[in-house]
Amino acid sequence: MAKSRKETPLMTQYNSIKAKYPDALLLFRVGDFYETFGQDAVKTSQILGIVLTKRNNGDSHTELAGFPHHSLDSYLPKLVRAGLRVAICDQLEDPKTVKGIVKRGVTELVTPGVTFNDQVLNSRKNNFLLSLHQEKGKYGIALVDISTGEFLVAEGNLEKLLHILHTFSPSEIIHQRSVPIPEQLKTRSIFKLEDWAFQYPYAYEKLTAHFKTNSLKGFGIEQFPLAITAAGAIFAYLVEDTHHALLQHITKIQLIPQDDFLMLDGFTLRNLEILQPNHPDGKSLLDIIDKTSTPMAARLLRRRLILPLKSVNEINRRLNLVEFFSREEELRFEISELLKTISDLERLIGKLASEKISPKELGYLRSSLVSVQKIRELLRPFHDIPAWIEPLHDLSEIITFLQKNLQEELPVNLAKGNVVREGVDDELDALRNLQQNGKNYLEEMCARETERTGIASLKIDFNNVFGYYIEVRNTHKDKVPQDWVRKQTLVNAERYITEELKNYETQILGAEEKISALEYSLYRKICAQVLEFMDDIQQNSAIIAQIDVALGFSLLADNQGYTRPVLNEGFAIELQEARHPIIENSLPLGEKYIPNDIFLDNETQQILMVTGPNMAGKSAILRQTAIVCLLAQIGSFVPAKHAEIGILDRIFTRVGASDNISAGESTFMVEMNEAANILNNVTERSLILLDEIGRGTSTYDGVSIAWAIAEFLHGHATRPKTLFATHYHELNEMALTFGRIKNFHIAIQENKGSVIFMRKLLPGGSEHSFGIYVAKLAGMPAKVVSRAQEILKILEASRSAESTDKIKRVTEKNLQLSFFQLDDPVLENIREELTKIDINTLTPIEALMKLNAIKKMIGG
Ligand SMILES: Nc1ncnc2c1ncn2[C@@H]1O[C@H](COP(=O)(O)OP(=O)(O)OP(=O)(O)O)[C@@H](O)[C@H]1O
Repeated sequence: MAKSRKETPLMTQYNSIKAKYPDALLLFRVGDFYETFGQDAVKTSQILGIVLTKRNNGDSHTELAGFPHHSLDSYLPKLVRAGLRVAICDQLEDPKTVKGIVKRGVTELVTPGVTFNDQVLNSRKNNFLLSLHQEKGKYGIALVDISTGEFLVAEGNLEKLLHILHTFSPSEIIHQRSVPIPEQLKTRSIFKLEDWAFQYPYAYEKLTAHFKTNSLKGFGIEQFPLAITAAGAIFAYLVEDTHHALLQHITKIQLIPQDDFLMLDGFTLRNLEILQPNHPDGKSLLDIIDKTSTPMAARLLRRRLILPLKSVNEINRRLNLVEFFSREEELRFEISELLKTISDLERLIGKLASEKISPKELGYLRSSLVSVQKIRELLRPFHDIPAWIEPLHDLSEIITFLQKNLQEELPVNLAKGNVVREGVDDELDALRNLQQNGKNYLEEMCARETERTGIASLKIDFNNVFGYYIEVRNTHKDKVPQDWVRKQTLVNAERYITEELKNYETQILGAEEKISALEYSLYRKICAQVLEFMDDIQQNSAIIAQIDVALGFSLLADNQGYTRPVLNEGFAIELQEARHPIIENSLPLGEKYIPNDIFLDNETQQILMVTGPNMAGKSAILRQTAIVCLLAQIGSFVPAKHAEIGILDRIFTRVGASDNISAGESTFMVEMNEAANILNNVTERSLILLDEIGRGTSTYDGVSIAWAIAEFLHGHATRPKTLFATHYHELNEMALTFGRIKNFHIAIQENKGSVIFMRKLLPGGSEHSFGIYVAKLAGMPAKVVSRAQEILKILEASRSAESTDKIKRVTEKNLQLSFFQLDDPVLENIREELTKIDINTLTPIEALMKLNAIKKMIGG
């Protein structure tokens, strides 16, 4: 048995609290410091770069690392960003009033997905906590951003779950301890909750109690029990585990609709560089199009970008607003100046509700509301606006209230005081008066007493031992009046106190404490009053975000020459002079992006087989087509001279041999997995980009797979629109046989062994890849380049023209490969039977009987 060890009482208290938070790093308040012990101390010192020391603990030692309590704001984010959950343990009593050990307890658990801390949060990004509940292969999902109050739920299969993961990128996931978590989620920050947190009745009760409703019908989620269960676990986690009980800013729970959005999978998001560039110094699509001023709008834009709409009407409502701002330039200028003065209303309300708002922040809320009010006034004369967005609420009442109650300049720290305005509270005014006028009062008293006693050298002063006193030099001792009480005798002087001075002292010394207690309670009252307007402020914040996004889009359109797209319910994509928004912004000075036209539909031109030399711009064409459609469906103008787009419901992109070594899978395997996923999920409104699919294996395998995929997509009942970039010129043969496959190439000009890239997409296939030329451009040794040219010549000569002919023959055969060409004798009989039938005289009954006879022939 281990020898029992002696601990100090402080460490015993520490250990008992730490035992309740084994997964968290415990910041233990001791006096003016937050201390960490043992393994927590080792981690803390490494992450924060602070000194690791040892502390005596009874008959042993433990590691210790600590920092002053006022450094919490700067150190906490570093710990949380390092992926740690941090429990903040505070002193729950005033040490001065307690004998022995102070009572301590955890007052907040900050985790990657649950925080209000501005240093941990990114203002242009939501910070979601995802709760996952699973039953029989179905998932209930709930997401909360506690900093903004957004609360979303969904229910569905694994694909839906993965889509939500890619879309909302939660910082933390909670799930039921006893249920295994899907493989795809394992790399995330995960916290396991006990089974009781994932019970439907508990969840239902918690949610209805929070929203003060009888049922969840009003939120449209009643029929999603798994989602409700997941949402209930969020409450358990927030309230029980992380001590966030003040959640009144979460005012609704919203269903993420199943079918309202264009689906973009994780690969497509990455490949099109929608949120993140593929190179560290590159730009994402979001970087290019984000011209918003407010953090709420930045977050809304991000959300819209990954959840593009499918409703033509909804998209047009958004486009109308963009067009409106492009038309009304003067108004746009005035509003955009005001938007710059609006703070993060959504997060300020979150802080207000959770009682974490500082006076300075409340001041920001006030000035933001003033700007919102001005925008409201500016928009009022425009009668079209209400058809596109909800009108802004009138908040003049709460603005006036805040102006009347709060000082102009406000401190960060409430304890600094001077938060509440004069005239709000009589007692506060009197106390402040006393504090400020104390000096005058003493001077006045001093003058009065001098006159009364005739002691010219009389002075009034203060020390910490005796408080206020009147000092009289010994020479004037005899003039001291009866009512003065002697306090102290010095060598040359005597010190006295009077009734009046004593009263003054009690008042002035208590005033400071009273002022701060009064200000504290008045501040809480002011906050509570603002909270009464929470719904309207939250709604205004959401409307401002929409205005800001639309206004930003109109600025973008004007700066970059974008035009309003035409959306329709058809199946064609017709783009004139379309451009790639990211590439056109990253070209070297003086180089111009060359626009291109694209036409795709389900009837005549379903698959474009795009060939062209390396570096010609094939990928650019593919991606710009998808990006233009995507921008149109989020309600933005687009980089094209004209765009008509039949609504898309999915964009798939796959790039051959994308490097995925870090995931430990064969690159080719990944490529095939992803291609298989496309083939199994296409719809008639899908747009598919296949960029050199098949190149991850040998040429023959690659050509065969690429050919078979193109053939499959062409033959698929949904006829998904596809852009196929390839170096396999053999694929150009397909257009001869498959009517909706069209060949295009990207033009180049050859001039005495060098190549000029024209960047123009033209009809017809191309002959060469110019890979060797590109290798030469890249600085490959001349010897290697010339040898490669020799080998290419030999290979091209030996590549029998027969091979492509063969594919053609097989294809043609496949196409005609019908019932009647099979050699089976039974089928031969059927053929005979069928040819004997005279359709013109056959009655329906006879037809049925014939069919039955034929069925019998094949044993049916
Ligand atoms: N239309 C265009 N106008 C101007 N520059 C362009 C255009 N298209 C592409 N480029 C430039 O050419 C570069 C190469 O384009 P891209 O990657 O699309 O070529 P690719 O044909 O797919 O090449 P590879 O076959 O080697 O993958 C781009 O990074 C861009 O700088």
